[in-house]
Amino acid sequence: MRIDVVTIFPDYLAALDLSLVGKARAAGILDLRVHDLRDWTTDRHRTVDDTPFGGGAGMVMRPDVWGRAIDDVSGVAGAGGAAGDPSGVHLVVPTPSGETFTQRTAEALAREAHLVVACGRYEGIDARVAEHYRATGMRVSELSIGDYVLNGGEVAALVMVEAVGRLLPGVVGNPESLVEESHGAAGLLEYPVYTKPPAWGDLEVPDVLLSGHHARIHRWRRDQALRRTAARRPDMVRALDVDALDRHDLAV
Ligand SMILES: COC(=O)c1ccnc(N)c1
Repeated sequence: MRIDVVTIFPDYLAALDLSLVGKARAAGILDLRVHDLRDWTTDRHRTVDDTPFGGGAGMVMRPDVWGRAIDDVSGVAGAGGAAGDPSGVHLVVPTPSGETFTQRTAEALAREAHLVVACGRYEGIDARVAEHYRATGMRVSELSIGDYVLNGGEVAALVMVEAVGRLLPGVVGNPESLVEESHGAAGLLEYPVYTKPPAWGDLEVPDVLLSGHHARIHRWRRDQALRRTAARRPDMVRALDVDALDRHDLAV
């Protein structure tokens, strides 16, 4: 998979050189490229924004600068050769006004061949950018990582690239661990986990986990996951696909 991230703060994305995503890049599983939007400006001051039409506070990012950048990194511009096929690219725009980015979104994006992430700043990106690329046949997703506002899309891009990158085959050591984690295939929050020492002060590890009885351990973990989900995320319980849960249980 290739991911191009365009931002006016490329250094913000340096964290993606670390940990799992860093290993995925080194292994050639993830081709991640970070670009400075100002490389596509044409004026001496490398201007990327201007005042909003209709008035209001703050500044809006210009469509012409973003258009040149996205055309280039998506391959639509056809650098020197034939113009690329926009339907092979998925444009992701992190924004507080977007659809909620969830584990399901991450799973869908992890199946894409090429993502372009446009990190907006200020009051956002001119609305014609998303409109233009949708009209070319490019898939465009305006996505929010939660109900709060950030100063720019870069932090959201870090979240999304990590959530997507870790799902790529070969990135996480044991793919089975992806099934039982929170928001995984079971649709539950993960059960509580324990490790050595068996006794820590007056707190002990639940006996069932020391029993070596795998069926009982599995049932206990499933029960704990259901209880935790019901307590913390009743919305997830309502959406639970019990048949899929049973199928998962029976498969394990
Ligand atoms: C500027 O971008 C944001 O403030 C943002 C992006 C994605 N999700 C959010 N909740 C906020």
